[in-house]
Amino acid sequence: MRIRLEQLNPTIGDLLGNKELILSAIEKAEADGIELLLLPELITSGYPPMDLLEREIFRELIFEMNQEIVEATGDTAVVFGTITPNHTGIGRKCYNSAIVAQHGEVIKHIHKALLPTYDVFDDLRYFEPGKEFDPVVINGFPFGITVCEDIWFNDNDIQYHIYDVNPAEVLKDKGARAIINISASPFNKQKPVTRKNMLQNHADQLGIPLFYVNQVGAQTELIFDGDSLAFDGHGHMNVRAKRFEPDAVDLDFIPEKKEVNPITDVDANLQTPPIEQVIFEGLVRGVRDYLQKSGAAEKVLLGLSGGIDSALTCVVAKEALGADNVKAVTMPSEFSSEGSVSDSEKLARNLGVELLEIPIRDIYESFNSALAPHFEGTNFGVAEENLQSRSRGVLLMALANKFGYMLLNTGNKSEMAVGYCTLYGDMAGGLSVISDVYKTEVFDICRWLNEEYYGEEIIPEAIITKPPSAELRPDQKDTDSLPAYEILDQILKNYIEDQKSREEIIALGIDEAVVDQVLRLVDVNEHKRFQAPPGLKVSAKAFGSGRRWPIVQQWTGQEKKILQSEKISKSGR
Ligand SMILES: Nc1ncnc2c1ncn2[C@@H]1O[C@H](COP(=O)(O)OP(=O)(O)OC[C@H]2O[C@@H]([n+]3cccc(C(=O)O)c3)[C@H](O)[C@@H]2O)[C@@H](O)[C@H]1O
Ligand SMILES: Nc1ncnc2c1ncn2[C@@H]1O[C@H](COP(=O)(O)OP(=O)(O)OP(=O)(O)O)[C@@H](O)[C@H]1O
Ligand SMILES: NC(=O)CC[C@H](N)C(=O)O
Repeated sequence: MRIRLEQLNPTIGDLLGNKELILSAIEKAEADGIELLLLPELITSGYPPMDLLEREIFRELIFEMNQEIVEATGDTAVVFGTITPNHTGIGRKCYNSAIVAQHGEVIKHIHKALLPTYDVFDDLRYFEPGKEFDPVVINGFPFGITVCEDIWFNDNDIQYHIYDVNPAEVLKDKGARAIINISASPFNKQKPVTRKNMLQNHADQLGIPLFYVNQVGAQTELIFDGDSLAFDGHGHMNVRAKRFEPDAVDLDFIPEKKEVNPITDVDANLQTPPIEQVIFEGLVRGVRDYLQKSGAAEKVLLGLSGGIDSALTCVVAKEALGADNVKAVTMPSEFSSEGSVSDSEKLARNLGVELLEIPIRDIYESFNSALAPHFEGTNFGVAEENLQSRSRGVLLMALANKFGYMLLNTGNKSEMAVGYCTLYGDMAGGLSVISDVYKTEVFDICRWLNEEYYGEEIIPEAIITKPPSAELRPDQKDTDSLPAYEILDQILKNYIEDQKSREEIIALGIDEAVVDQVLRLVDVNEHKRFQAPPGLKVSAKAFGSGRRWPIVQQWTGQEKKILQSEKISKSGR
């Protein structure tokens, strides 16, 4: 049986555009003699449609679209993800379904049973869970069809084992001889490996082939990597689509032998590339799709400081949108190093990006003199530091308004975590490009870009080797206020992504006072992140919709220590 896995890049809410994508995929599959075409989860609406699903008209138009898609099918059987109505009158208004159609008729509706509600997912808010697991006969062969989370069952990395049924296993027990999974599974830097391993385990343990198709493209903070896969009945991965690009891969499925043989040349995609590459490619897709799909602007603007964060952001923007669509601005102050301007000039020249120079010395002085009578008798401090950052923010937003650019925010995850950034200053912007990338990863990616991606020094070496500095007061270094980034990032990863307690982090051999300082900074700076632009998610736990932390709260994380010392002092009395 000739099967095509087609990873499409839908836009949430663009029902006409998505329908066009689906209908042309069906037409092409027919023309190419494909017998079974697999399309991703919720491809009609784009995933995740969120509260659009609460609009009756939105649901109704998709139900109509389902009918048009079904009617467009011919000899090629098609499995596509969409919403279908819940007619029972009890529960939520719709299901998250796979429709199987051929010859203009529906063969079956399959409803997603396991509805994730952790991290960024909120399926149970909108969808009624499916409860039936029955194989579907397509072209004479019994397939078990599952929708995304339905298959996320045997993965050791899953934090929440909340389900009591393994749909793929039930389907096999009921006679399915291959499993299909249609997905909208967002990228994180571990996913190309964890997802592949998880699917491989299924194919291996069940002893039947598995076909997996995933959405591609970015939707606000989520980036979908595609990376559609197929495994034979022994768990060997034989087919792998491109990452971060729409792609269609064809395979020959020989049911008697449980064989899955690629027809499309997929060799180049089989290996998982280095983590720096997948993060970089994900960010490029994230920026490109944010601009194209939101219609916010065609061009972007950013402040180039001669530091590494704005350098990486500028490279991502250039690769996403082309040099002509990126404008950089250097805005030296009296505390800026010489390299701040000259390194920015070198980088902009290497990338072919236009660089404007707008010094902020006079603006800063003007603020200072206006405030002087009120600040009299006080020392230079954070207020004066932040004035520089805010002056830059005002200038950047003025340029954005005047010329229709969208400002890119350049803050990294380490700084966002501890609040080392200025409200209404360098926190300005429409999209945070690297807010889920730790500072140590920013360095790794920049080195990888020069060594592997470009094969030459596009990012000036000085930008990579200079000690990080906000340059807001004389001789300032980030390490004056923060631990070294290697230590900081280790603490942050353990705390944020691995959900470790203060005691567990201290047990790793990190100084207790440093751990307490960092955890405290993370917690008290939630108010800043709440006001930050949306950021592209590349880790298993990003700030944003997948991490909900109370802003007004009194938990310090030191309660265990405090309670213990109270117990000791009471027992001593
Ligand atoms: N819970 C809460 N809810 C709402 N607002 C809250 C709040 N807690 C404090 N605030 C407000 O937040 C204000 C403090 O925030 P903010 O004005 O941003 O200033 P702040 O966080 O005090 O200072 C910014 C720090 O970031 C450093 N920085 C700035 C710029 C760039 C970089 C870099 O390297 O990239 C580093 C800078 O050197 C300084 O140490 C307070 O004045 C207070 O009004
Ligand atoms: N002299 C400057 N000219 C232009 N933009 C600046 C300048 N200084 C800071 N910025 C902007 O503010 C952001 C925060 O910069 P800052 O130098 O304070 O710290 P950083 O987080 O280490 O960033 P970077 O590594 O880009 O320097 C920069 O990424 C840049 O966009
Ligand atoms: N759409 C979904 O059900 C996605 C959930 C799934 N665990 C994933 O990360 O891919």
